Amino acid sequence: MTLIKSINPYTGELLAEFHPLSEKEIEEKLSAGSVAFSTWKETGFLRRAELMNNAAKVLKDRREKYAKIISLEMGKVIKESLAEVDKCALVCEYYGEKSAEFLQAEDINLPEGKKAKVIHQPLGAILAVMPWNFPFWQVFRFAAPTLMAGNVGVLKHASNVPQCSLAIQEVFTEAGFPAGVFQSLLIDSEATTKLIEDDRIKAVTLTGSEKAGASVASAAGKQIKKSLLELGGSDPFIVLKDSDLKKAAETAVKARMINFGQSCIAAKRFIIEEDIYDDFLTIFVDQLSKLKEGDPMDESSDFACMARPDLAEELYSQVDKSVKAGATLLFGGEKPEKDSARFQPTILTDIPTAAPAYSEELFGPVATIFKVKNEADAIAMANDSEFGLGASIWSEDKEKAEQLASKIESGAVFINSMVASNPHLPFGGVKKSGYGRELSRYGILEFVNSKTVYLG
Ligand SMILES: O=CCCC(=O)O
Repeated sequence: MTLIKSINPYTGELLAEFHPLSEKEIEEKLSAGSVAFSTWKETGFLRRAELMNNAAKVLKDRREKYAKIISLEMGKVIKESLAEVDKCALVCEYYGEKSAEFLQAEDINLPEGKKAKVIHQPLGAILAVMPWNFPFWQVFRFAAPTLMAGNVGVLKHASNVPQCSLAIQEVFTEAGFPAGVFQSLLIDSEATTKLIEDDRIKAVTLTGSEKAGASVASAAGKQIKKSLLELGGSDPFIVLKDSDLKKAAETAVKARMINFGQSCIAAKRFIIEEDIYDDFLTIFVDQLSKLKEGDPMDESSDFACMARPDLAEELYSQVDKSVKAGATLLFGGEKPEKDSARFQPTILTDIPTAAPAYSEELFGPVATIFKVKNEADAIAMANDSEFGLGASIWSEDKEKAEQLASKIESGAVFINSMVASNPHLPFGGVKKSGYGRELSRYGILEFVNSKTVYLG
């Protein structure tokens, strides 16, 4: 049996090891989920909200403890881990407050004089297959709406963050949720497929790679179960010549370097109008050089390491192949040491279409910078990607920016701002970035039966 290991990627130290759950233990959890659902679905919004607010309180009271687990397990710098825990508390409070309103029955007056209603009812146990990059946030943005809607949640977390998975279980238990309403399962991907096949699992949501998404969605499809996929992105960050260039270039560095570049909505392709290209590059390089590398636990560190050595190796291989294909290495680009998760922030320019950096997602601190002649070329280049998650566009002409935003193939466009998830805004992608929406009212409606009741 392969143990699930918790390893500090900054030091390589083995922190803990866990036995994956046995078939019997998985069976017990599934049946606990079913029992819990039968009463949880009848529990009123007031009580559910009370418990969700308790969860927010547990997160706030133990923010240092949880942030430390995140940083130790996946290398995020502590200031970002603290912000992540805070955001989880926020999403619990948001859905605690808004769910009753979001799921209120809707009255429909029909032309023939009759009436109908739409009522939103929970489905049962929803499986969440979640990634390591925001190991708390990704789970809470699933769990808060899903549980508030009256469903129960089953978590299969990424195998490199088992301590985060257990800590999240602790939050819900400490908050007072009845046993079985939220359960973290330490299991492998084979057991995950079996879970999807189990009748007690009603739907599945996945945040992760295209490969994992295709596999989970096809397993769900075979069982005619709903899936929601939030996959990769190669978000464009378009800077037009009439933008506030300094602000745009400074934000561009933040947008690329958030979570050390390991975010689906990090800006990855910087598309700059030719008149301002050189000035943009100067500011971008200057800002990037100022970032401080250091221990993830040090509050002054801006970046530390990637989440695993193999991820650093894979990213380097994309950079190396791109340079061999003709891209210019403007900054960084050194090969990471063997078995090390550390990586130098890197900038590539003059990237030919055949280079991996042109078409593949670069899930780490590598910026690709493109020069374009005009706005039309900028939009064409932004859309020349199989991904469509987020996009950012910078111009002082807001009307024009809004018009251009409608031409971008993505789930979100942020004007004069970097892309960021927010409980109030729907979040999700088009093309190979996935389907379905998380957060806001759209997110809570994904896992309910919106039932028509015709009043004859
Ligand atoms: O990695 C994707 C999600 C990142 C976020 O919600 O901020």
